[in-house]
Amino acid sequence: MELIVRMAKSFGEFRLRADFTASGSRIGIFGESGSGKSTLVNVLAGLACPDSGEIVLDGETLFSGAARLDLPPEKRRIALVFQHPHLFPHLSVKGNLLYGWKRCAVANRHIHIDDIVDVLRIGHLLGRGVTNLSGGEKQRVALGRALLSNPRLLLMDEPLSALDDSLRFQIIPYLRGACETFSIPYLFISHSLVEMRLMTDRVIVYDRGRQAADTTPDELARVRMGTSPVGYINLLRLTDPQPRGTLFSYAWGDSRLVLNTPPAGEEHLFELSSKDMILFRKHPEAISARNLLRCTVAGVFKSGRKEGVELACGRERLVAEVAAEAARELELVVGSEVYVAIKASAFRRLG
Ligand SMILES: Nc1ncnc2c1ncn2[C@@H]1O[C@H](COP(=O)(O)OP(=O)(O)OP(=O)(O)O)[C@@H](O)[C@H]1O
Repeated sequence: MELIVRMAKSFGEFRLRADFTASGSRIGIFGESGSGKSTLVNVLAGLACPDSGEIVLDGETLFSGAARLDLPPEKRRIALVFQHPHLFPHLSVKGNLLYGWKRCAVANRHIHIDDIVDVLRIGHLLGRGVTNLSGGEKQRVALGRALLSNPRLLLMDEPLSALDDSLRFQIIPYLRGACETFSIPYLFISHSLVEMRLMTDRVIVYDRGRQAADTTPDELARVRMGTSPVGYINLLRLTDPQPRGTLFSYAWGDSRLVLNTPPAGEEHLFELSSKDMILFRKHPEAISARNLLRCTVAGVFKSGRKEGVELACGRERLVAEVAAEAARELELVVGSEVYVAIKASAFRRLG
């Protein structure tokens, strides 16, 4: 997929300027509320008309101010998934799923209902009406409907923000997996950095209508660490949960971590803030934290008034943060050895 966007759009005082070429398949659009993300989505989908510029998808011009061309939404082959599923209440799940498929040219029908049903695990819902589905089921049906329209590009505008945390992180593998399985490139819009890290490889950052950065989700998390109230969120995929007294031990790379969270479901995805780690130069004598890992400093970076410390713990990596004075006292240089202490209660389950 190659998407070229060079355009401007104003609403009164607000002016959105977009100038990027996206050639990957997992692109994020990140920004605070009111930064222009939804305006960009509407413009790409053909629901709003830019004031000037051009939009070209895979060599086809969708909009050109100079040529006075504005392809209508139904001719763009761009599908949308919104925060709220907007399913058709008078149609069954199957009717909803087939809505876009029936309107798609036969030559473009590469994805069929049976494929979608398997990947999104919604086979048991096909005959049901949509009003009584759970929030997560509705969003899976909305995603299925969008994919079955066999789009060239999928726009997902905050598709998870109406869901509670546990559902949010259950749905992410479906979103990612379905788009990967059917090779559908997407633009994923969100103001959640964690979602960005799980869903995208490249992020274009908007700030008050202006393109502020074009970066990777991990780099963005590092840059914002020093000013973010939650620091840098480490994402840990743990396996093999075992009870250990009143706590639980999970495998993490070559080590084991002790958490106070019992296992639930098959995935054990946890977050750990860079603020919730304490570094020691030498092995401490006795500590209350249930985890003490011996790590090597793999990198040190500045973020606001903090120093980020990238730690190699076996084959896994963690980012911790310390004040500049602490970094000096610890004599943090690449290759030095440190101990990191983490409380069992510091890990928060995501999925
Ligand atoms: N149709 C419209 N008419 C007038 N102003 C609009 C219109 N659509 C958006 N705006 C304004 O444009 C700005 C950007 O809005 P937009 O919805 O694109 O932001 P956003 O980044 O998606 O925000 P959020 O994360 O809160 O959804 C806001 O100031 C908004 O009030």
